[in-house]
Amino acid sequence: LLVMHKVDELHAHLNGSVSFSTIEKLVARKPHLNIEHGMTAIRSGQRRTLDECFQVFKVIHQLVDTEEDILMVAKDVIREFAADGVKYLELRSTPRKEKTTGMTKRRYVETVIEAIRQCKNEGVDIEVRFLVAVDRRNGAEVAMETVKLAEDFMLSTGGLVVGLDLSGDPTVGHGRDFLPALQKAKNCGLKLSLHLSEVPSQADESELLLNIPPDRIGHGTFLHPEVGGSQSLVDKVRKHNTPLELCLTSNVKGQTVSSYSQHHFLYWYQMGHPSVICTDDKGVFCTDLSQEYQLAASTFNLSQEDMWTLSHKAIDCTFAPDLQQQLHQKWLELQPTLFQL
Ligand SMILES: CNc1ncnc2c1ncn2[C@@H]1O[C@H](COP(=O)(O)O)[C@@H](O)[C@H]1O
Ligand SMILES: [Zn+2]
Repeated sequence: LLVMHKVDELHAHLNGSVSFSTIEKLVARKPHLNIEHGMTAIRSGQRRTLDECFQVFKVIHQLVDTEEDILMVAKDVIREFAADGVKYLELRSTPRKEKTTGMTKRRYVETVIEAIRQCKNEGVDIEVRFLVAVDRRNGAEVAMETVKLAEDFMLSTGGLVVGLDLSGDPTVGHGRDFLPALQKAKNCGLKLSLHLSEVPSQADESELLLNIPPDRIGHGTFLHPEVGGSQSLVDKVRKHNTPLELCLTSNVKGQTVSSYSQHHFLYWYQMGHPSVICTDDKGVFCTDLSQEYQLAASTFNLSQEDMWTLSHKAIDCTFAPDLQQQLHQKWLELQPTLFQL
């Protein structure tokens, strides 16, 4: 196995990234829920419909419903990305309120921030930034509240909160309902990463959302004309040079892409468009960033050098311009270790 040269992970949902060992600790805390590991992850060779994937998140959310849980989960996830060699991580998560445990959305975000700070103090070798996520299922009003929350935290955390994510079941709701909230987020300086055309037949919605325009696109599986998107969508993405966050295992296991070789990575990569390899939900889809790099390399016959270049270009796509120089330096320092293989 080659050591894959990766520096940053830009698309990772906190509760989708919970590893097997952390799930075990959570299950031990809540034996009454009777949750087994098969309910929280999709193993190799297995596939689920995207709909079934969203059922998996519901199970994980039952397991992660107190501040203590969030703190443990966030710290474990950060340590795991660091152990995989990731130097810069953008985590995203949907603030949740839990009546039964007294957790509020504000405490939720504060706890994730606390986890980031604790990891830093403990010397974990990774820089972490946070994107506050809007779940489409919760509608426009909650989206607007979430933007206010994100703005407050952007100002109070000294730049640890860098952006806003739009995610959740793509078949629920319509992007037009979120335009005012997204526009407000952009105007107050939050970077936008939007899940776009993750499922077919969303060309109208994608058209609207691309007009904002977002700073990055999650998936974009069905943007190009060959899969039911349109040239006009592609032109918009290219005009703004908007990077795509591409998650191979997630799309194949969630069955929106029929096989690895059919993944739209190739379409955008061949065009020279900024494309960043990401995990999406490393826990649920049983993967890590090294494995995703490995998959891209083997599926599309990319050389070690191609992969270096890919990981190098990803640095320019982060939402932390203040760290880019430092990350370029890390990338250069990592390079010689690969020649020893
Ligand atoms: C598989 N493709 C996907 N498409 C859209 N949204 C997804 C997703 N994977 C994860 N999420 C979003 O992330 C939440 C879990 O993490 P957090 O509780 O926020 O940390 C899910 O509930 C969903 O809203
Ligand atoms: Zn995602």
